Amino acid sequence: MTEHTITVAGVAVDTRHRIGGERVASAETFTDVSPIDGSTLGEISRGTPTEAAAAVAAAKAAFPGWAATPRAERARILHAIADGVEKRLEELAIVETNDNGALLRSHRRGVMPRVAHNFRFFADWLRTLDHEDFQTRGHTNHVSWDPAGPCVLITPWNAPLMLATWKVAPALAAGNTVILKPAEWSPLTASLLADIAAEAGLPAGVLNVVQGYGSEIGDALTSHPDVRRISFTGSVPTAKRIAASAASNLTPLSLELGGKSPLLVFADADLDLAVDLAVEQYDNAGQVCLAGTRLLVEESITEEFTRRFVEKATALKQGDPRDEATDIGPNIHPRQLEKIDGFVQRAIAAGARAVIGGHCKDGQYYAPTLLTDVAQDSEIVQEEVFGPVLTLQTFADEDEAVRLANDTRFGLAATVATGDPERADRVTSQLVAGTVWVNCFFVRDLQAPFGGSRLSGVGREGGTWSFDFYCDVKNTVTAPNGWNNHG
Ligand SMILES: NC(=O)C1=CN([C@@H]2O[C@H](COP(=O)(O)OP(=O)(O)OC[C@H]3O[C@@H](n4cnc5c(N)ncnc54)[C@H](O)[C@@H]3O)[C@@H](O)[C@H]2O)C=CC1
Ligand SMILES: O=C(O)/C=C/C=C(\O)C(=O)O
Repeated sequence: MTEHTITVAGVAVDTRHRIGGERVASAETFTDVSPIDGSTLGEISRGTPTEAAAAVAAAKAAFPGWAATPRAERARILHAIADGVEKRLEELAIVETNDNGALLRSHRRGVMPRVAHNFRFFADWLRTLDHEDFQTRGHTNHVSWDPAGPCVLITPWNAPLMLATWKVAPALAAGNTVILKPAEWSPLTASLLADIAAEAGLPAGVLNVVQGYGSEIGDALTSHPDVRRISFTGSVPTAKRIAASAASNLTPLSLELGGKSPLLVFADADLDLAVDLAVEQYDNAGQVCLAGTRLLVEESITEEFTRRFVEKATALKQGDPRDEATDIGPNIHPRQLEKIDGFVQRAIAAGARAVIGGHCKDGQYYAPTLLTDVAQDSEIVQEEVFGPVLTLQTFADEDEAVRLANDTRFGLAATVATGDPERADRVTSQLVAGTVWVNCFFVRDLQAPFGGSRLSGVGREGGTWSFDFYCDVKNTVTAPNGWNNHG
């Protein structure tokens, strides 16, 4: 324990950056507050461009060694990190819940196991990278996935460790070194991950963690000429700033951004299932990029759908996310809460009706809200709220459903509830979305492409898409008679 260690629910967390294998403190700190009750968790090192440059330098220095490490050894270390995550699963879960307010039961049973899985999956995927060579007029083509170099990974607060590790794991597996910049509202599990990685034998400088405000250290990271890849999950305005900054070196970017996804409920759907799917959109207090926040319901069933939805949604238990019985926890920050309420109050002022919710509860808890009487071109239908706020619109037929579904600037996900497989085919083929679910939601497989169209992002993550992004993919063509082509 040092003066830089805080204790969160009994778990010690180092509040300093991790750069080149060392803990490094900044002169200044920022305060990390728990959304559960507004209590201060600790003072966290507040990075400056100096620490950002040091982290890139450390990643650059460590790159040749890690890139040259045989794949099998890289995979072994990634599995050891997964072992470490599993060993400390309970600690990671409790720290994350205190830091970002998401449900402890979800962290224990779903999220943290997925963190470990992220490392195992990408370690194992390395084995699939070797493709058969192929011939062109007797010449041999050999495709290889060469590591690209230092990667800057900038991550959000809604699923901090989960979203960080599905970038960190493929970047490391591919032989790159990393500078991870966690969100300032939930920085703690990134620090624990740095410890776990070091204990697992990851060499110094391969995974660096720099904390702080994006507005203060972001540019120093994203405009750095030694950075070879930038991967970001977060908001559209920040993505545009990062893209502008990366443009100075044409650094390749992967952007996973917001959404305003539709959930289409046709009259032929299993209504109980459709209602379950709709209520599920309040998960993580609505702070999920994939959430189907626009309920589009066929006119003939709207009344019954709404009745059942209200019955189910009002039975959700909102409260302390550490309580096993809680279904919805707090929103991350007073600023986020203010933003959510601003959207809702402007919608109501413009004529929307709150069927349920429409207000804050105690502290940082926003009541699950359903708004009807909303216009298609209104702010509440077009902009990402990132809180437990759904809108309900009706449609007369399939064409109108598809038109409404596609009529936003986003294209991350869509969910379709229907009992007719042919309708499912027709509708899904017309939807603009990176992921479409039929009669299900949030079924995720790391080998599937994940990302969005339009303003929802650039590129895809997952399986082969992650490796293609984090590697310099190379084709080597060798002449038929090898070295003595002219001989
Ligand atoms: N797609 C998603 O999963 C997420 C979407 N959002 C959306 O963004 C809205 C605002 O949330 P914020 O926390 O402000 O998101 P944000 O996009 O500003 O923050 C995400 C990350 O970007 C970093 N960042 C901020 N400015 C930066 C810069 N100039 N250069 C480099 N990094 C920078 C932050 O420090 C954080 O680590 C939310 O209401 C929601 O609509 C937020 C988080 C996740
Ligand atoms: O858990 C997943 O597979 C995807 C989660 C994505 C988000 O929660 C997000 O980026 O908001």
